[in-house]
Amino acid sequence: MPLVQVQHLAGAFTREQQTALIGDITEAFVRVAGEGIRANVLVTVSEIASGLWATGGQPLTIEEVERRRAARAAAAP
Ligand SMILES: O=C(O)/C=C/C=C(\O)C(=O)O
Repeated sequence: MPLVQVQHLAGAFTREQQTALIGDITEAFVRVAGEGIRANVLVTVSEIASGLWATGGQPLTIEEVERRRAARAAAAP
């Protein structure tokens, strides 16, 4: 059975968005492999505590994610 494990920073996505991701990931498998696979697609969503997600030794916090989102929104045409 296909297993997709999604991990993201706590607070980065709403429950509604998490549910949409689960649905879309499942639909991607159905599109590729057919309807029969639907019941076998396992998707998990896990939240990593703010500050315990790091790249290059630099912790990422939800505040930094929100700052980046605001910067992208401000730069968008
Ligand atoms: O850039 C965003 O909009 C969201 C970023 C989210 C993460 O980096 C995360 O959840 O780890």
